[in-house]
Amino acid sequence: MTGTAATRPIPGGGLALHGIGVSFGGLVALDDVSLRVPPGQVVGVIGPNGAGKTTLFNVICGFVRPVAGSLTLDGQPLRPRPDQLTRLGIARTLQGVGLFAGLTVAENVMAGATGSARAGFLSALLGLGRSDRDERRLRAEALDLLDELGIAGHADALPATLPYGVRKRVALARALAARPRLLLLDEPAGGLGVEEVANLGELIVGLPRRAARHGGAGDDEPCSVLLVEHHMDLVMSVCHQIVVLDFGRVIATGTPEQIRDDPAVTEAYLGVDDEPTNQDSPEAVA
Ligand SMILES: Nc1ncnc2c1ncn2[C@@H]1O[C@H](COP(=O)(O)OP(=O)(O)OP(=O)(O)O)[C@@H](O)[C@H]1O
Repeated sequence: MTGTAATRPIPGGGLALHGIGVSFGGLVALDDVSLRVPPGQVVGVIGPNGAGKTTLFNVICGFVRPVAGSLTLDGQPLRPRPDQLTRLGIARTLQGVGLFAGLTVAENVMAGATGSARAGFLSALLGLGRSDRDERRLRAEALDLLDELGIAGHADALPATLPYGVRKRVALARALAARPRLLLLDEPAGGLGVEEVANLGELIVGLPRRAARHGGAGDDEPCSVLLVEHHMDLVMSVCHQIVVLDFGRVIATGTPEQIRDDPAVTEAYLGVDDEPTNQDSPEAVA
């Protein structure tokens, strides 16, 4: 991975992408994409279908290796691997839910804290070097998180018995259990109703504050959030900054107000959709 003069590293803390390029065979999915997610900020990534949002998310998680550019975390080179994200203070929720079907809600959330527990929850499950004190602490923290997210009453339920919106919250609780300094949310509003999306918005706005209270991997550093999402109302209401992708390129970066008024953004959306819906159009936000 290399950086040209035009794509030199952006200074400052948090996560930064510098001139990222990804190709799938002859198809360029990301082209010279640079962005930064500063500590304590919620940064949204939007764009029409096929713009490269999921690919970008997969690069940050280490599922896709870029052919150009680089990543840094607090100015240090980052070569992400999915199995090492927790150690770096990065947690993610994926599209859909992805909970462990055989574990209760509380156990799912405890599993999210594995990387921060002295005797990991998985090793506890396997009976390896289990520490009762660690397990009690993990369970207490999991129950606190479930309480914060308003789903403590489901702690002992199996995921399959719960409504989709509750399962999405469990997935969020599991990600937060890792006490991340960077939380990656991949389409968290997918499949949710209007009221659930509004509640999710309130949750996301409070995430930087909440993670800081829990200490986070960066001690006093507030949590930052990268939100990849189609739901325009949600993105516009919770993000400090928005990055707009179209055909793998960044066509706009700015505050929600700047993005809403940017003709290039409107054109990108109108170019793929003659009748944009309230969820999909940047202009449709009150
Ligand atoms: N594994 C892959 N192999 C080949 N092409 C891929 C692969 N993953 C993505 N692409 C292509 O890369 C481009 C970007 O896809 P990506 O899924 O990142 O877009 P997106 O913005 O997330 O789209 P959507 O909003 O529909 O989820 C698309 O043209 C897609 O077909």
